[in-house]
Amino acid sequence: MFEGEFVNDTGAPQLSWWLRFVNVWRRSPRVPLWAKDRVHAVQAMKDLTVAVVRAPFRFLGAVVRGLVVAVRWWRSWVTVRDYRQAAEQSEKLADKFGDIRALTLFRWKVTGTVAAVFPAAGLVLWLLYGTLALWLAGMVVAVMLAVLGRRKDGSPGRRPVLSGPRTLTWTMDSQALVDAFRDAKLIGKDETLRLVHRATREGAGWAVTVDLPATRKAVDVVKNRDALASALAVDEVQLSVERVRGSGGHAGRVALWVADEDPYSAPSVRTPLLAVARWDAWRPVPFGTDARGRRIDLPLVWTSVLIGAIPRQGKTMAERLAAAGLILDPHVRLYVADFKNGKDWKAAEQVAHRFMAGDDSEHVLRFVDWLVELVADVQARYRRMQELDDVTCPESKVTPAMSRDIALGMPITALVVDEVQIPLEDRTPVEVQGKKLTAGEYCGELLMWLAKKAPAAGVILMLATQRPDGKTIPSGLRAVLGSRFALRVMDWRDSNIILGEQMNTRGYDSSRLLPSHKGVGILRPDGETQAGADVLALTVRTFYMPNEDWREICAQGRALREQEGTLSGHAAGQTTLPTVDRMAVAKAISGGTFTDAERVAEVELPEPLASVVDYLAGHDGRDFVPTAELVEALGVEPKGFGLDMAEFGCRPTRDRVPTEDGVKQVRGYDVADIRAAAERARHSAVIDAEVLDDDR
Ligand SMILES: Nc1ncnc2c1ncn2[C@@H]1O[C@H](COP(=O)(O)OP(=O)(O)OP(=O)(O)O)[C@@H](O)[C@H]1O
Repeated sequence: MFEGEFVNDTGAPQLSWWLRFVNVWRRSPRVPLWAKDRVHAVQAMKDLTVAVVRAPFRFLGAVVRGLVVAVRWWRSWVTVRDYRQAAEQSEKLADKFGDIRALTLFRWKVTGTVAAVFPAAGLVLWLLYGTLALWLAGMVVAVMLAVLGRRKDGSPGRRPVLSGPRTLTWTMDSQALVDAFRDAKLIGKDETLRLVHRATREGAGWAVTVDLPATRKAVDVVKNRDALASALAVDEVQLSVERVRGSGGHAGRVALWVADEDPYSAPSVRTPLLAVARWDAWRPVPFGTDARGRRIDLPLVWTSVLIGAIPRQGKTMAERLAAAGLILDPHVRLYVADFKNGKDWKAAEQVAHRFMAGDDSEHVLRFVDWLVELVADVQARYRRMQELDDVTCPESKVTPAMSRDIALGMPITALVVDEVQIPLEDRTPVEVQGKKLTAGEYCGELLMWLAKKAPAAGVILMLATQRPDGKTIPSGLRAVLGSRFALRVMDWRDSNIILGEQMNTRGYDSSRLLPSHKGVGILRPDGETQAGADVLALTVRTFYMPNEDWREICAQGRALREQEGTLSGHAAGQTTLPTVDRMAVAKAISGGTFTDAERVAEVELPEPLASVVDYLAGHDGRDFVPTAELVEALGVEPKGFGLDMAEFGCRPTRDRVPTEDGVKQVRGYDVADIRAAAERARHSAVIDAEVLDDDR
């Protein structure tokens, strides 16, 4: 029971009648959108002007169509077509031939009479009332023809076969948009859309928000963006489709934006970091722009990043952009390993705590030492965090204040690796705790451990690779890298390896990006971006940061570190690595994630998830599986099965599937959801096992 009393809040200002009127006006569903805000009012004015300018042409078009319709009707009437067809069908044409001929003759006579009467009537009008009467009569006939020829659904012969370019007709005529959705099979023949607002100009394109009919899902529109782009006659890079989420949105609300031209044909924007003297690593770093030109920032702290692409697509540029934000924060410590061994990272040498460029075994072994050093650092951070009071360190996570406190020694530390496949594929033998393995395997295990445990302790991994295949980047490592950025790759499998399982079936496939679109990729962020916290992934074009800008940023980073007294390691002229307890590190790794990949793969899934996954393994290439099919195949009780699946986070949805009685809408599960649930279950089983190990 709550106890309390109402307090008459006399202090609150009373709303004036005007404000109240404005509130009611804005909220009323009866007041049209154009009367509520300026953008829509301006758009409505533009639409009206266009409509007025087009009106004479549309009228003329309607009159011509009316004339065609009238002439067609007259021809079928004068040739007695209906009677003739009926006779043909009943195979009595020969019997009726005489009748038809007589009727045709009669109708020709009527036509001749009318043809004679009309000019005569015109002549009489002209003689009696002058040319004005003739004009008026002509107008009446024209209006009648225009009414006859107006565009109407279902009027055969009224739609011109060649309707001209389809592009952008939908901005004028919402019916064209509905037709496009129907053509793309996103809505049914009898279904229609509700326009949340009319097409409005936004940036260099047109935006419109629509509500799909009940039971249709916005995610399906996102997934089938290509079909919609084709129906709207635009290139798919010009079409951006987003689900509207949050309080103003729902599962069936879609925001479309169609660019006037390829949004990536214009030159890239230069990084805004050039204009700032300093950046705070805790703030998401300016990374690029989306198709509409909105800035997209990438949150970096407490996460790790994987960037993948085929060569020359802008990987290094993307990685340098993320690193630039960290360089401009003097409290950030940087480890830069450039296995590409080019000029790209050279400037970072002046700010990096550890720096190396090269691709030999010697470099790989040095990299292993760095990783060992970082693992030891992370362990020491966790130990020290336990000793800190709750005000300084409320949970086992580094806070902004802690990361800037030089005495605590827990600065945000970023390990930036370009061409990470080189150390991961290295076959130099190393011995760890008496066990022989390759340097590549050891790197994989150390990186996996770091990706899992280090972000909370303030250590970020930023890995870029040219070869995003499953063999090079162990799946256990990929699974724990929070943010992914996939530039163009060769096929959808590689794209899925970077972005996550089944992402292509959800409409995110970076192999479909164009080779000319350098720096354009699909970003799957870990955390909130400008596009909203719930956005799964978005296409981003990275900012442009040529070498001179990069050098300028690095020089600024050095100046800031000198000012703050945070220059250390390689940049401060030290070259030796501090000694670390290798044994302790090796032990930590083997106790924790030494064989994580195998452990994850070996985990036995709980029922009924295990049977469902087994069943799906035999039915590859499906996006959706009906509940009834699963219930029958597994021989389970439907209600209990639904409850069990819900416990794993799998909620049933509806989709259309072909059945014996035609296409039907049935309940079932998205295969992507089931796979994600299986992955979650496996990882949580491994983590539970680790916690048990740690407790022992
Ligand atoms: N956002 C961008 N806008 C315009 N051009 C870009 C952008 N990003 C990268 N580029 C151009 O793409 C080319 C390749 O870039 P980058 O060197 O970063 O690619 P990479 O994938 O790292 O290549 P490699 O595989 O050789 O390491 C460069 O010429 C760069 O100027």
